[in-house]
Amino acid sequence: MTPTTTPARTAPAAPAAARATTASAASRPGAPAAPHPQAAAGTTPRAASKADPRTAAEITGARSDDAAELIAGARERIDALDDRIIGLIQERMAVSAVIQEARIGSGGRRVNLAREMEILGRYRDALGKPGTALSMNVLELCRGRV
Ligand SMILES: O=C(O)C(=O)C[C@]1(C(=O)O)C=C[C@@H](O)C=C1
Repeated sequence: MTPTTTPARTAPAAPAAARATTASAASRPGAPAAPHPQAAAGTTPRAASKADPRTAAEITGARSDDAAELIAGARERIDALDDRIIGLIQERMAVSAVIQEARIGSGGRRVNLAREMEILGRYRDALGKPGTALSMNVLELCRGRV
């Protein structure tokens, strides 16, 4: 770990906003899943839409229309969840930048290892070993590489 006096990072422009295609009712938390329009194409064997010529089976890897429909709906929910996760990480980056700027502005260091150990422990307790790796990536996003 190398202490540095470089300014705290600021959050980049929101990439999640760039793919804000999930404003449908089905993307709201708790809303029923809407099947992907192509994956839910019933018995149509090919070219479910002009935009994407793949069949529902090709899109989802399913071998039945029922499975394709379920997978398509679940994927919509996952996309909505990922959008929220990305948004929360960006929010966290902005809050972290405020902390780091205050500390650096007061003459302190960008990094606070004791606090990082607390955070690693929280993620590890909640998610196990992969949680530790996740927390390290989150921290790198928030304070840069040390
Ligand atoms: O809590 C702090 O003191 C912060 O600076 C925030 C934060 C974080 O993103 O959680 C970032 C850098 C520090 O090394 C520790 C934690």
